This record gives sequence, C-alpha cells and structure tokens, in this order.
Amino acid sequence: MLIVADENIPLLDSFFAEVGEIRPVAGRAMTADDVRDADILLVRSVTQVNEALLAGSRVKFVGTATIGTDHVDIDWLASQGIAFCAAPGCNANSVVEYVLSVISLHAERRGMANWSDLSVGIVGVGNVGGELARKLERLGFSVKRCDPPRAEQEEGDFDSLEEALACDVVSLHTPLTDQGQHPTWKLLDRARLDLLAEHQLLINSGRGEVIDGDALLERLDQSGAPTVVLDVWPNEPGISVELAKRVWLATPHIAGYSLEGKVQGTETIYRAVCRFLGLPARKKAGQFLPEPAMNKLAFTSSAEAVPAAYTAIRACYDPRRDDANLRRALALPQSERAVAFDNLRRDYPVRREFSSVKIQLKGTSKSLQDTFKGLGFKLKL
Ligand SMILES: NC(=O)c1ccc[n+]([C@@H]2O[C@H](COP(=O)([O-])OP(=O)(O)OC[C@H]3O[C@@H](n4cnc5c(N)ncnc54)[C@H](O)[C@@H]3O)[C@@H](O)[C@H]2O)c1
Ligand SMILES: O=C(O)[C@H](O)[C@H](O)COP(=O)(O)O
Repeated sequence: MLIVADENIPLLDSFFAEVGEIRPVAGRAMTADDVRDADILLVRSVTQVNEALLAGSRVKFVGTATIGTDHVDIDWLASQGIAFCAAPGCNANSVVEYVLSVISLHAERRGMANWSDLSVGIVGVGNVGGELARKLERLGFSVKRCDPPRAEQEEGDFDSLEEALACDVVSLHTPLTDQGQHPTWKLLDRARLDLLAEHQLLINSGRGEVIDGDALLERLDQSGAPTVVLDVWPNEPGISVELAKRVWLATPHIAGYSLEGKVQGTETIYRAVCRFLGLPARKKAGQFLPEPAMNKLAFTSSAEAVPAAYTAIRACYDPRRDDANLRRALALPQSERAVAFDNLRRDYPVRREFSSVKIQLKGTSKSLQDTFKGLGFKLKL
C-alpha cells in the first residue's frame, strides 16, 4: 500500500506508518509522476487534485487534511470511482481564535472601552462562522448572520449580505466556488466594497478570491476606505505586495494553523482511510498533543474583564507577529517572495488554542469568569 502525502501534513508517520509505505512529497510541486503508483493520496490545500494529476494513476482514495475543498475536482473523482474525504471543522476553532484576536486589537486601537459594542457581520455561517457567532454572542456582541444557502434550507434567523456588510466588523467565512446558486467568487466586488466605510473592519480568513483583489486595491486607495485584515489572498503564494502594504494586518494563510487544528485534520483523514480499508482506527489526535509551553495564566480580584481577556487572548495568539514576518518576506526580491510565503507556513511555530490554557481566578468577578468561559479557556477557581 503506497501512500503519497504532502510533506506538510503533521504526524504522517505517527498516524499512517501502520497503514502503508509513506512517500512525502512537496504539496505545491506535486506532479502526476509523484502519484502514479500511489494507492492513497493525502493532500493539503496547495495541491490541485484533478484529472491532470490523477489520470492513469492507481489512486483509489484521496484525503485532504483541510476544511476547504476548492483545490479538489470532487466531481471528477466521483466520476472515476475514487473515494474522497475532507476534514470539515478540523481547524474551525483556530480560525475563530484568529478573528477574536484581530477584533480585540481593532477595538483597542479604536480606543473602545468595551469590544462587544462592535457589531459583527458574519458571511458564511458554517463550522467557522457558526462557532464565531456563538462565541461572540456569549461575549455580548450583536451579530448578523448571512448564509443564503442555509437560509433557503432551514428555519433560522439569517440576515442579508447588505445587513452583514453594514456591521462594524465584517468577517468572511464562505467556501470558494464559482458554481451553483450562491457563487462566492468575487462575492465582494467593487460595488459591495464601496458599501464599506472608514469606521468598518473587513476580515477575510475564508479564501482570497472571495474578494475582488483589484477592486480592493482601488478601494484602499480612496478616502474613507475600511480597515482590512487579510489572512487569505488572491493568487497565493505570489500575493500582491501592493495589497499587503495597504491592509492593516497581513498574515500568510495561517488562521487555521493551531496545532490542535492541524492534528485534527490529520486524524480525520486517518479515520477515513481506515474506514476505506476496513482497518481499526486506533490513533487519536489527543495522544499526540504535547503539554503546552504555557498552560496557566492567573488573574487577581482587581482584574477587569475586557483587558484581562485581551491579555489572555494575545498570550495564546497575537496576529501582529505573523503580520511582521509576512512583511519581512514581502520585502525580499520578487523572485523569492512566493517561496518565502510558503516557508512561513511550512515552518509555522507551535500555536495552541485557548482551551489548552487554564485560567486561575482568585476572588474575581462573575463577569470575568463568564468572559473566559465564553472564549473557551478552562477555569481554575
Ligand atoms: N484561513 C484559514 O486558515 C482557513 C481555515 C479553515 C477554513 N478556511 C476557509 O473557510 C471556509 C469556511 O469554512 P467552514 O468550516 O465554516 O465551512 P462550512 O462549509 O462549514 O461553512 C461554510 C458556510 O458558507 C455558506 N455559504 C456558501 N455560499 C455562501 C454565500 N454565497 N454567501 C454566504 N454564505 C455562503 C454555506 O452555506 C456554509 O454554511 C472554508 O471553505 C475554507 O475555504 C480557511
Ligand atoms: O481549508 C483549510 O482547512 C485551511 O485553509 C487550511 O488551514 C489551509 O492550510 P494548508 O492546507 O494550505 O496548509
């Protein structure tokens, strides 16, 4: 059994050594020659999985250790009888924590006493957007949910795109597709970007092409432009330096890169491979997660909920470090930038989720306890 796999899938040996021989390959450069003799192909988002890659190969199962599937021609796989599995939700919480950290920085930068005075419009209310909405509402934010595909299918409190785009913060969490009733390709086109005003914050941690990059560049050169944070970009890894210069925070598609998120992605495809082969799935993500370097934070009775929350959030994850690293990479000669973008992702430092930290609270208020619980930290009272 030959398993060809993107070398950036963490814990390949730990999960798959008992299943077959593993041949790690650079995901971005994977060719038909690399996969010809494979029985199983395991990828991440940087490998285009389609007829050009797989025609004539013996691959019978494809797994992507990611939430997004826009890099996979799922219809073609089905037409060939090739089984497919993705990892829905695996790194959703990591993306939510990225967005929460960005919102905290934005509120502080605007001198707001209470971040939950910001209204938040979420476009795409699935695993990521849904969890973001739940956390924000628990923290007292007012949230608008825009998800036309869901609104058509189920009873629920959904809002229009225009209502979401009128919020103080707009966060994009749709998949990328140019097909069907609700395409998201350039969903934020020139006209919709024109609706955004100077006081607003636009965050894209879905897929880069959901925003029209040229129109965004133009909008950011006009007066009254919104503040923009991009984790995902048109044309990765060769992203526009001009666009990066004009956005507030620029990160190299790492919103989902918590250790938990990555390892859960590997676990999901491992389980699917085991099911496909009729093997018992004995390994679990939890057994490979080390004790976090920082596992405790303490606050005293004088701590106030909002500043304490910001401290704890940023102790776990502060996007300004990723922003600084990406800007350094983009200052390199043009011919080196795309590789540098990918290297930042390949060599990403260990980042742990809020749930890995126990917050010790001595004599603190109920509101402080509720805030930390709402964010997903564990409490030690
Ligand atoms: N930056 C990162 O590191 C990172 C990490 C994980 C996921 N992602 C991206 O985020 C996307 C969303 O992830 P998810 O787990 O929430 O996916 P999901 O499939 O659970 O949810 C997506 C939601 O978007 C909705 N949707 C589809 N078309 C829409 C439209 N035109 N307008 C509004 N809503 C629409 C769907 O109905 C669905 O509810 C993924 O597809 C992936 O591309 C990025
Ligand atoms: O779709 C996803 O799960 C994310 O975008 C994921 O974090 C992408 O990471 P990559 O596969 O590019 O390493």
